[in-house]
Amino acid sequence: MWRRATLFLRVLEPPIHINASLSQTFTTGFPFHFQEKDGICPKPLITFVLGGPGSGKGTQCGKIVETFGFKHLSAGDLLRREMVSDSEYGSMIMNTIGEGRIVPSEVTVKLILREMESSDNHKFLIDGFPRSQENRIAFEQIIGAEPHMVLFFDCPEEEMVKRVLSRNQGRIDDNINTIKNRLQVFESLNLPVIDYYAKKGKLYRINAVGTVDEIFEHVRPVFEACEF
Ligand SMILES: Nc1ncnc2c1ncn2[C@@H]1O[C@H](COP(=O)(O)OP(=O)(O)OP(=O)(O)O)[C@@H](O)[C@H]1O
Ligand SMILES: Nc1ccn([C@@H]2O[C@H](COP(=O)(O)O)[C@@H](O)[C@H]2O)c(=O)n1
Ligand SMILES: [Mg+2]
Repeated sequence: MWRRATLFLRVLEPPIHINASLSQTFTTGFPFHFQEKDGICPKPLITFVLGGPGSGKGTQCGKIVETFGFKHLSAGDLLRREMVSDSEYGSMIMNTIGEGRIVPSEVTVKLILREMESSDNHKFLIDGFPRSQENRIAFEQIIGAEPHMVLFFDCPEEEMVKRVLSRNQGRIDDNINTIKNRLQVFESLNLPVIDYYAKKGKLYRINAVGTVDEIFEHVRPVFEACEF
């Protein structure tokens, strides 16, 4: 099934054949340099994964990676990694995450770009991004691409709070005060992005209540039906 879908994309969007000796400098038409495989430089296939804090984005991304072979990029994980590195942005990121606010888009998009450029996979699941219209516009401007589809894990607040408070991964933002801010930020900044993609016909709303496996059974057909 997956192979057939891949072939179909090639008909719609022919891959770009490149000369191996040009591989270091050739760009795909996107502003970033993309790794080629077997002399073929496929266009990136981007799925954004959205949902409130604790809605299960990361958990479901793990299952999508296992089943459909995507590269998972969690914006939150990239920011946390940058935070504990020697980065000039480290303390700014820590304060922003600690307060449940959104890190300036340029920083987050550059971290995503770095991962995309160094990946030999062209299918990306970008989790927890875009969190705001500013994030979305920065991605379009810096990376020059749009998502093929957007998943939205729709989960009631009480369930999200319960999941976050029992996560136990030592995250500085998994406490009741920060969760309140994150929920507010989700409603005021992220819902408009979800609405934007719904109007573009790219949004797949997934009921995020149930067991992990039950939810994945709602996710699976979305990817199986995709023409890539
Ligand atoms: N369907 C589910 N039922 C119960 N617990 C779940 C379910 N899915 C995920 N969890 C648990 O809930 C917690 C939050 O899940 P996860 O980290 O995947 O959410 P997230 O949307 O990525 O959250 P965040 O935005 O805070 O990163 C984790 O401890 C995870 O194991
Ligand atoms: N696009 C983003 C994504 C995340 N952040 C910050 O990281 C925090 C944790 O994100 P998770 O996806 O792991 O929940 C989030 O609350 C923000 O502070 C961001 O700024 N921009
Ligand atoms: Mg997560």
